[in-house]
Amino acid sequence: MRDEIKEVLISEEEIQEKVKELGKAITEEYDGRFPLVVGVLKGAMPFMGDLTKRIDTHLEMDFMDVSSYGAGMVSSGEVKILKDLDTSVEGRDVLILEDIIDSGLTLSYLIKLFHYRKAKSVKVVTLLDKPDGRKVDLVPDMAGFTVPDAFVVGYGLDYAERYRNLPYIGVLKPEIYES
Ligand SMILES: O=P(O)(O)OC[C@H]1O[C@H](OP(=O)(O)OP(=O)(O)O)[C@H](O)[C@@H]1O
Ligand code: HPA
Ligand SMILES: [Mg+2]
Repeated sequence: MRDEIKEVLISEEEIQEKVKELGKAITEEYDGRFPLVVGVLKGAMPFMGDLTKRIDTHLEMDFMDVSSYGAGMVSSGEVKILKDLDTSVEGRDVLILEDIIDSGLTLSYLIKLFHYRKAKSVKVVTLLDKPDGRKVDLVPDMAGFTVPDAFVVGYGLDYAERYRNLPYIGVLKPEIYES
């Protein structure tokens, strides 16, 4: 798999160091509040697994499966709910975990939905922020790294469902998606 990657943008060590920092900041902010931590499937899965182990306060985990990219590299603009939460967000401090914010369409949809469902607060933590991809105004409450306007894979991020299991973030060689 490694020979399909043009460049490693963020190493496994850098990710793990950042995850520790984010976990500490989240612990300070939510200590004693029992937040509902919502992972956005499938991309947020590795980040959520690592990050929640670094949050030292009680929390509840739930998952939402939404998709707007399908097998492609461009957002369709239409966010589809494939699996909804099991938990009610009413009156809860909701903390959404994402692998990446690109166009911002997925998250702006979820934030509106959780406010509509009467969450007490809604905040967003993303591992990667790609501000040059934005189609809607959206600034995460916490972000691990800013990435350039390239299609990135690894640590949850896929191209046509592959590469999610890479432990680092990389850029694919163009021949992989041009073939
Ligand atoms: O800011 P946006 O342009 O909306 O892009 C970000 C979203 O796109 C990806 O999910 P995708 O819809 O590909 O589903 P996946 O997590 O199952 O890969 C990614 O995991 C984010 O959820
Ligand atoms: N890579 C993988 N999935 C994505 C990206 C990306 O750069 N942006 C939005 N979903
Ligand atoms: Mg995807």
